[in-house]
Amino acid sequence: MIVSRCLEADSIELSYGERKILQSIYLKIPFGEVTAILGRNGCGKSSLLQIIFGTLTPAFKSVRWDKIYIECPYREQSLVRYLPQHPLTSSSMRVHNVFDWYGSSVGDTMKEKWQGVKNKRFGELSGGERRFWETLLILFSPVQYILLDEPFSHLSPVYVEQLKDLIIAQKSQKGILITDHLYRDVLDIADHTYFLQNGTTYLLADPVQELTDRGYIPE
Ligand SMILES: Nc1ncnc2c1ncn2[C@@H]1O[C@H](COP(=O)(O)OP(=O)(O)OP(=O)(O)O)[C@@H](O)[C@H]1O
Repeated sequence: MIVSRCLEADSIELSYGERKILQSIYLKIPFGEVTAILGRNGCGKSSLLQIIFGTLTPAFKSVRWDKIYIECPYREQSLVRYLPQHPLTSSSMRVHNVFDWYGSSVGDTMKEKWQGVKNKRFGELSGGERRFWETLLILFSPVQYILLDEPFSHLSPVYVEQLKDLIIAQKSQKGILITDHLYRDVLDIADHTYFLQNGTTYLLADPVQELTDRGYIPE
């Protein structure tokens, strides 16, 4: 039997107190493709990414790597890394030290920018610059799957475009899951798009039309 390479998540039940957040989820992150998840503020996207990564434990979950159940994905060697919404790095750390520690290498395409930033401390960068380099830290990690939670936040348009190009360039070597409210930019690079609503994921066949119909984007 040929098993296509992917991370999958389903059978997830997450509640905070009486409030059900996730209950009928199916999400597949194929290797070599960009998968997007969109949804309104507070619908549970970050929670879902943390569950897939393994740092948030819901009442029930099934996360599978090439069909094999894994309890704690972030502990599997070279499997998955996650960019959270909040700053990832310590302000006092120098950029190149953190990249070395993660085993991340930006390669030749970013050589000039890298020379300018590598000796700085993360705390010396602007909010957008820090977000950009933290995203690259994860994107260029030597792992199979990448989960990106709002990588475009704080980025100016030129950085957004550059990051989109880098994500597309990296996808031949990884499976990438992205969520961000800059939905046009997300749709530009996504091979598949899910919408999360009322705790349930919907795979969209016609994203712009369905996102409009579901009230996520204005008519
Ligand atoms: N530790 C917590 N305790 C209680 N409620 C929480 C906790 N963490 C998240 N929530 C609630 O769960 C819901 C889902 O949060 P989550 O951050 O996953 O949403 P999101 O879709 O990522 O939102 P956004 O697009 O605004 O980032 C929100 O209503 C949030 O208030």
